[in-house]
Amino acid sequence: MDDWEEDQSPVVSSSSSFGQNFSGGSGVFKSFSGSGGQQNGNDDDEGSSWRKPAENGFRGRGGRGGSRGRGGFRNNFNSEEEDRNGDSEGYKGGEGRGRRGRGGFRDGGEGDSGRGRGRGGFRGKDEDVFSKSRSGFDSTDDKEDKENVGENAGPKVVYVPPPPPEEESSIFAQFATGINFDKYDDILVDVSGSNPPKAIMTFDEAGLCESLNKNVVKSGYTKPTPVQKHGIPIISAGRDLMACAQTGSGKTAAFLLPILQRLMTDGVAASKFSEVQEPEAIIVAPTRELINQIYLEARKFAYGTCVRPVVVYGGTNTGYTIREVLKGCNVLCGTPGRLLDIIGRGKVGLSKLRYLVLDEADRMLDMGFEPDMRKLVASPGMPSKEDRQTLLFSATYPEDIQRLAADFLKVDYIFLAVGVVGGACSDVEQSIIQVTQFSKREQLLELLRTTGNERTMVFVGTKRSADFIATFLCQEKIPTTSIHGDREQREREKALSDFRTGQCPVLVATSVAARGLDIEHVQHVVNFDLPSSIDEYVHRIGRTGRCGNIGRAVSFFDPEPDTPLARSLVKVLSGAQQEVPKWLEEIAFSAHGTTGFNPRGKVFASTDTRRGGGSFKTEPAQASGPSPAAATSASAADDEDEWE
Ligand SMILES: Nc1ncnc2c1ncn2[C@@H]1O[C@H](COP(=O)(O)OP(=O)(O)OP(=O)(O)O)[C@@H](O)[C@H]1O
Repeated sequence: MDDWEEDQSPVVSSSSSFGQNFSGGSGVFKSFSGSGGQQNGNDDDEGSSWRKPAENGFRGRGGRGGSRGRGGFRNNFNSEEEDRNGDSEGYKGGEGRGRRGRGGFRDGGEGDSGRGRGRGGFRGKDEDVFSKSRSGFDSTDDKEDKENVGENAGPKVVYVPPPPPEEESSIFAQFATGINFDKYDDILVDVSGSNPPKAIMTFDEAGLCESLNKNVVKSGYTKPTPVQKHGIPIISAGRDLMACAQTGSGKTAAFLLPILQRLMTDGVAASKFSEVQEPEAIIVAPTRELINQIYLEARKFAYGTCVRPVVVYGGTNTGYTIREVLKGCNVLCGTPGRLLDIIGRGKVGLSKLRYLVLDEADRMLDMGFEPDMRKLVASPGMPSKEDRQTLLFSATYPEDIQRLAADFLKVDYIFLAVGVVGGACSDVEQSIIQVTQFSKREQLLELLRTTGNERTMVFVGTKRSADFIATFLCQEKIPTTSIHGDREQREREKALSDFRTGQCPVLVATSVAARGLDIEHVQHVVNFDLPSSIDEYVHRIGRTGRCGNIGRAVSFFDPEPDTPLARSLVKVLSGAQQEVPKWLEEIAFSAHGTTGFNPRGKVFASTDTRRGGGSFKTEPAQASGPSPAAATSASAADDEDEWE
């Protein structure tokens, strides 16, 4: 078993009566109540608070097995000797017998970046960032997912999530559009592929049936966003689609509405009595919270109709999941591991499947998830790509992933690019602050003191950093909660809920919360640790500035680990018309020399890869305004070079 696999201890949420569990391999560590520490909001109901992490702050109970060895914690809050890869001993002590011997948990406080720089390759023992991921995304979720559902996967997961809201007011709770919502209409749209259907301008033109239309109105949608204007008719026309549109611009409804419309037109009805459910649509997303959010959207749009969406994801009780599926299922939303498990158990058949949707498609097809996606499309009964409609959505599409995605799509799929592929949302004001590792914590504090109760997501590089920073902020009387892959599912959901309601206005998160999450009123994103990939950065800052609202993203740039990101950061900043600090340009310049580096020059050449000398011929049938690709075709080769 790989190191990282060992790190994924099962998430068990049955009986813990304490708050934050640190389950990093060597048993489960409790954080005990501390003296005078700010109660951690997400653990309120558990009667636990954060322990003051000074001195020997965290004390664990050792534990058995696991990978991290000697349980217990010793906290090296300010140690300068810490290993940036998280290999040295920080939290330690106890007597665990983990394979890694004496490592124990290490939390280096400010000294802990815990974030190796390479793409791929194991990045440190406690790395949150999944080693196999090209995107630097935390894929631990689904690993946990799989481990939890296996027959011999350790303690049984008994967590049953609370039922979704039944009152209409909650189901249709709206995310208010912001002042820049109408500016979406000015974004350049590029549609490539043969004979793309004509875009719609209004929801009326989408030809939605009455109940669906009613639900769209109740959701507060008055006009479609560009990805919906183009995506809905493309999907309704039965075409495969690879769609790229900026974060927060309504991709979810772009695929849900035409799918639900088709299912309603055809009058599907899920049978409650069947031992095997045969959904017409499967939607896959990389994290539990995101798939649950998509499910809630599907449920909202399908409200009062015969179409029944169901969600399945890891960290929850399998029996419960199966019972939910067997109540009837037309639209099955799932994380890959749990989905494959349910299919493997014969509870879900695929013979009626018409739609396969990969949300965060570039993530679903990168090295972390690609094998699962291949397994999914090779599952018994899965219609071939010619006999199903496959829809891929994301805000970022590295070109290699685009090429790979073609394996899942019909040859004549349509590529839809709203704005710059991989570009950041221009409603997010981005600033980059040069820091040293040891000043980050104080700077974060200062920042959060100026933002007051405004909702802020703080992204860090590792799970233990997330715990550590959350603890620190709680002690500083800033109500904070945290979400990461080592927290129990119940805790993760509670953390998100506390953040959504504003009970805890600060959420410290690993990359597990970087993609897709749509939380109203998030005004700030802080990259306490910058991610290793620029796509990850784009997704993280996209948690704010959604749906035409304005947001702010502040990133701490520590030249030591972050220099490799400088160049693409400059590109993203200038692509979103943001100010580029001189020092950052200089770092980018000196890091890569002068060849081909034109930081202020347009543009992201990443667009439909079929244009790049392949067999595909561009048919600019529907470019609203000049296409980003066409606009820069002369410099495309140069620009391509500028991508990492
Ligand atoms: N036409 C519309 N009118 C009003 N609000 C909308 C419309 N379309 C979507 N929204 C709202 O905008 C928000 C963002 O939508 P969504 O989560 O689908 O974005 P996304 O493009 O998938 O973002 P990400 O790339 O981060 O996953 C949601 O709250 C959604 O309900």
